[in-house]
Amino acid sequence: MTHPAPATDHSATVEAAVLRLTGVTLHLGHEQQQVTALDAVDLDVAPGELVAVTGPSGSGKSSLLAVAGGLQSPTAGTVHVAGVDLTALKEHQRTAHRRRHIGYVFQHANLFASLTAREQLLLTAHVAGRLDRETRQRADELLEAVGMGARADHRPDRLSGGERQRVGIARALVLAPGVLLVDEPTSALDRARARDIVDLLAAQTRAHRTATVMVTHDHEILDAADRVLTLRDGRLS
Ligand SMILES: Nc1ncnc2c1ncn2[C@@H]1O[C@H](COP(=O)(O)OP(=O)(O)OP(=O)(O)O)[C@@H](O)[C@H]1O
Repeated sequence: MTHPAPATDHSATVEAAVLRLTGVTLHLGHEQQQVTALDAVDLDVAPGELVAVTGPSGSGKSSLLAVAGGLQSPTAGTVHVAGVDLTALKEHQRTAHRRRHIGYVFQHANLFASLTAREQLLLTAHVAGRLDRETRQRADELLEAVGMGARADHRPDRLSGGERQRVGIARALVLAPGVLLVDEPTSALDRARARDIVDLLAAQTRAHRTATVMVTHDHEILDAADRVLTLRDGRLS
C-alpha cells in the first residue's frame, strides 16, 4: 500500500486558511488620479470563522471583497482560495474556481423577480451545472435552515426585506462554497432584522465551516464576528 507524501508546511497552511490574501495592493484609476484602494493587505480566514471588516467610506471595503472574490485582480500580491492562487489563473479558470468555491451575499438580496425562493437556489445550481438530486435536497435543507421552508414557493414580491436576505444567504451556500463574501448585509434592514440576519450568518458560517468575510458599516452587529478588522486608506489592521 502506498501512502501520499506528507504535505509541506506551506501547502498545509494555505489549505488551513481557505482564504488567504498576502501583500495585496490594488491601484485604481490612472496616473495623477491613481488611488491606492488596498495597501499591502494580509488576511487569513479559517473554516468556520466570521471576520467582520469595517472602515470609513472610501477605505477600500468593496475593493477588498472584489479582490478576495477574484472579480478584480490585484496590482500586487496573491489571493489563495481553497489552496489555489486566483492571481495565477487564466480568466476562465478563475471564473470556474470562483463559482465552485465562493458564495456571495449582497447588500440587497438581488433576487430574480420571476423566480420563487427555491428557484433562486436552483438557478444558481443550474448555471454551475450542478442541478442534481443532492443539490436539490441541499437547497430545501438550506431554505429550512434560514427559516424560509414554508415560503419556498413565494416570489420576492411576497417576501419582506429580511426574508429576501435569508433567501440570498441560502442561495450563496447552495454550492457548498468554502468562502462566503458578504457585502453590507444589513444596510437595508431595521435593527431587529439586522440582528436576525447577522446571527443567521454567524450560525451558517459555523454550520457549513465557511471562511466568511463580512464588510459592514453597522457597528451594532460586530459582536457576532469572531474577529473585527478595520480598513483605513486601504490598510487593514
Ligand atoms: N474605478 C475606480 N477608479 C478610481 N478610483 C476608485 C475606483 N473605484 C474606487 N475607487 C477609489 O478607491 C478607494 C476605495 O474604494 P472602495 O469602493 O473600495 O471603498 P469602500 O470602503 O467600499 O467605500 P464605501 O463604504 O463608500 O462603499 C476610494 O478612494 C475610491 O474613491
